[in-house]
Amino acid sequence: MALRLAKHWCLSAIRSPLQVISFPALQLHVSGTAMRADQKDFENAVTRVKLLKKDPGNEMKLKLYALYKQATEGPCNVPKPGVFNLINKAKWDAWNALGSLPKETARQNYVDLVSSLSSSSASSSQVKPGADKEQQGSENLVVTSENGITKIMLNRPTKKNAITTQMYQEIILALKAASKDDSTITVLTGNGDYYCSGNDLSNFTDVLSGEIEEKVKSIAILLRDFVDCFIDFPKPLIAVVNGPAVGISVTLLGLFDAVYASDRATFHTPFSHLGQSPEGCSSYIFPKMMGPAKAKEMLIFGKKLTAGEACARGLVTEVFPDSTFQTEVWTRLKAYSKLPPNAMRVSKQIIRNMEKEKLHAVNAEEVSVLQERWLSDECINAVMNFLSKRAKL
Ligand SMILES: CCCCCC/C=C/C(=O)SCCNC(=O)CCNC(=O)[C@H](O)C(C)(C)COP(=O)(O)OP(=O)(O)OC[C@H]1O[C@@H](n2cnc3c(N)ncnc32)[C@H](O)[C@@H]1OP(=O)(O)O
Repeated sequence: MALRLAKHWCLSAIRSPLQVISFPALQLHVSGTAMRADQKDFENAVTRVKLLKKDPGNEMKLKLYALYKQATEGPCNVPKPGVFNLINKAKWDAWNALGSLPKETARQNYVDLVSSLSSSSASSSQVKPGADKEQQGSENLVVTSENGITKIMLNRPTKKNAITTQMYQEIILALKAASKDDSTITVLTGNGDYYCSGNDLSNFTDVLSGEIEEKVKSIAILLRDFVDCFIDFPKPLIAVVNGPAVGISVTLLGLFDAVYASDRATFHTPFSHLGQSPEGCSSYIFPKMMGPAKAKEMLIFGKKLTAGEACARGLVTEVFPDSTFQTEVWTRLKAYSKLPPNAMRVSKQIIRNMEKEKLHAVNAEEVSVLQERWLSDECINAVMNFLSKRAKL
């Protein structure tokens, strides 16, 4: 079975130097070996490692691996791999060399090491607090802050703004920065004719043989962290849906405070077609929002909605003609950005706090179900069909 899966998933896998020793997997939430709340810095460091622009080299990756294992599992207690198992033996040696270093010290050392690496390979999408018309970000994610509005724009129009793993990480950082900057409201939008075509299905192709489960686990943790950021985002968060939206870009809308859509936009969650299941807390929010019958039509049967239908179901706040969409929406947003920021935050908080715990639990459950789905034949075949251009939605 494992071999068969490896064959499926490895179509485009190329063993790059970065992949020879994979970065420590983010096993915090999944394995439950570490308490989330106590380890924020550590978790952030684990996320930042994935964002390093430059390959830090195998020696550094071994150090990171060893500290990660020590911090999460304690001293090395697994059998030494055989001499011919070179990579695993090198990893084992690095971990074992840490002896009885306490978990807390390993955690701190890990955070320090990542900080030193990050300063020379700074993350791209952070907006400095107080920046006016500051523009940063990678090519695929453009973050600007102007007139009290931080705008996070998906910028991969040739790929319909499909979200790569790098973009998930950048959006997390952009949201964290926006939650602390001096803007009043935050906007997510897309560049080009699409708002977003959802998860980039090639996110699943760089899995190395023998490491499928680890890779799937790390994608699951990334997804969970990503959705957590939307649940916890403290300021008004507005989606400016400039065109069709697919998959996760639709489900997440339930966590926004306002959703403005062009009449060209459509809303499509083809999870069953893809052998997958709902995420973004939609399994909980959609039935509450539009009633179970309508929610199931979208989430189980993949019915694509027009903007008008999505508005009637409560998923969209207001629909605008495409010809005046940008002007009308941005005029509205500029006015909202001048409202007293603290009052808006407090109002959001009081509404969100009623549900926050539940939303985090739903997120965790959805991700855990998805993790199994990603290893299913149904999902593997659907993704392979898309990537080999045999299928489209
Ligand atoms: C850490 C995260 C974990 C995952 C979380 C779970 C998330 C789930 C989802 O989001 S499920 C939804 C996934 N999305 C899709 O299945 C959409 C797939 N795309 C399509 O069906 C079509 O491309 C389309 C209907 C969106 C647009 O069709 P069309 O107008 O005919 O354009 P093209 O198909 O020619 O697309 C142009 C170009 O973009 C590439 N592309 C589009 N969407 C994706 C995508 N989601 N992933 C990867 N690539 C995508 C498409 O292949 C074309 O590329 P090319 O020009 O051929 O190189």
